[in-house]
Amino acid sequence: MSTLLELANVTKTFSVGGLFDRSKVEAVKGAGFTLDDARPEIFTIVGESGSGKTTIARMILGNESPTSGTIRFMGEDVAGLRSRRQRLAFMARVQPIFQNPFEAFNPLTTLDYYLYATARRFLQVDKAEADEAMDRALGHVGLSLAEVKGRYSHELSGGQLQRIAVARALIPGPKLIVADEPVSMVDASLRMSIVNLFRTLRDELGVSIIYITHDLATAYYISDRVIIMHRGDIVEAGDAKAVLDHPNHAYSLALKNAVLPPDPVAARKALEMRRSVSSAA
Ligand SMILES: Nc1ncnc2c1ncn2[C@@H]1O[C@H](COP(=O)(O)OP(=O)(O)OP(=O)(O)O)[C@@H](O)[C@H]1O
Repeated sequence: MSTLLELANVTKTFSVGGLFDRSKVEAVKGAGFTLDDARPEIFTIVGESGSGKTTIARMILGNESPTSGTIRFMGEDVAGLRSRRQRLAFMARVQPIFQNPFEAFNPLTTLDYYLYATARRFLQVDKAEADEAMDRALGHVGLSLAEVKGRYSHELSGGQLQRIAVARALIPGPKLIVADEPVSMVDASLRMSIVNLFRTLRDELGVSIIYITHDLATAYYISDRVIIMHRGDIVEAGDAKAVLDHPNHAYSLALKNAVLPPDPVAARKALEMRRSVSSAA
């Protein structure tokens, strides 16, 4: 098996407070998992606020270094990528999608400009080739350059903007997309269409997705594998349906009971039973 991404015993500790009340926050404690290059997948990190999800994402993206342990992308230590050329090559392969598409795009800049800047930065192409790359990337998210050209972020919905953010991420031809809470600012009615896009990217482009969320409903629907984080620890990991259907850890169970919608078949049966009891009374 060739490894796309490997986290080995990764820890991140932050020092917080002032000179006299300094303390340490262990944001991530000994995290480990591997993504296989030959088997693109949607790998989901679930956990409540403060459990360490974003810290893991930032370390995978190379925006934060582990305190200990290593993160390797295609065999290379991410923390060791120093030169501009190495960083650029890595960033082309590992692209982020952020939570808030309204913040990701400056309201005074047209959206196609962002796409163009990304194409120029990573592909070193001329205007015509950049347009082609932009149109192709937009095509993967159900849009076209003609639809997006000259538009500003305030003219579009959160869902449309997040599609454009996905298209922007696709331009350099990534192998991995790290999407940190990508649907939490999107209307509930559009969330599934965004996570469905991830499935298309996995199946049609062979892109792996690290999907970070506290939304168990989309996690259950879309994920191949899942890890559940609690206070910096990975408390559960494995096949998504197996973990989310039959959680072992008390925290995962509490999370599932609190968030997952009830089983509709069981709910209907319970309702019918209640009706038959009250009509018999
Ligand atoms: N730069 C930092 N300095 C100090 N503490 C930090 C820093 N970044 C994160 N933390 C702390 O690390 C812990 C994990 O934070 P993290 O943002 O990774 O959690 P999360 O699961 O992504 O939460 P959320 O869903 O709210 O984004 C929290 O206690 C947080 O306060």
